[in-house]
Amino acid sequence: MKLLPVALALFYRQLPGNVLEVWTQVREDDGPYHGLLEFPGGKIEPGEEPVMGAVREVQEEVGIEVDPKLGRFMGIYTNPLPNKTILLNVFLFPDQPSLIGRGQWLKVENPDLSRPFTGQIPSPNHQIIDDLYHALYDRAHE
Ligand SMILES: Nc1nc2c([nH]c(=O)n2[C@@H]2O[C@H](COP(=O)(O)OP(=O)(O)OP(=O)(O)O)[C@@H](O)[C@H]2O)c(=O)[nH]1
Repeated sequence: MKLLPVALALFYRQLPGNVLEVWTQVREDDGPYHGLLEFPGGKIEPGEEPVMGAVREVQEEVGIEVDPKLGRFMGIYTNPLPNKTILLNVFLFPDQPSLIGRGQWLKVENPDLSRPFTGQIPSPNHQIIDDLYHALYDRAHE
């Protein structure tokens, strides 16, 4: 089985009342994920530091520069497909002023978390978003 490492940049911000917002953009290509709201990201190149892959994809897809030092590794999530398994290396980034006017902020609130976005986001992203919400707001993590 083939393992395909991908880097994702998850820009997020916290609003009052235990609200999380995550930044997404519409996928424009004409593959099976066309039209989904996704995090900037793509395949990590051979020899590339994963966080640099996230920063490069942000530059290519969003057109903004971000400092790799701002990226915090959140974890690796898997997306098992019939012919390969995608390893999503997720990096958290703080909201950037240069994102203003671009993409969409998805509002994540208890108790539904990412559920309202079913069908609008890639399925592995539900776990990523919900884990981030819990890490930020569950009392056990404070
Ligand atoms: N960009 C992106 N990819 C995601 C997300 N969630 C998720 O499961 N994926 C999966 O991760 C893989 C990323 O590959 P990609 O096709 O965007 O990578 P790329 O830009 O380097 O590829 P390309 O050169 O073929 O355009 C896809 O299979 C995609 O479905 C997400 O939030 N953002």
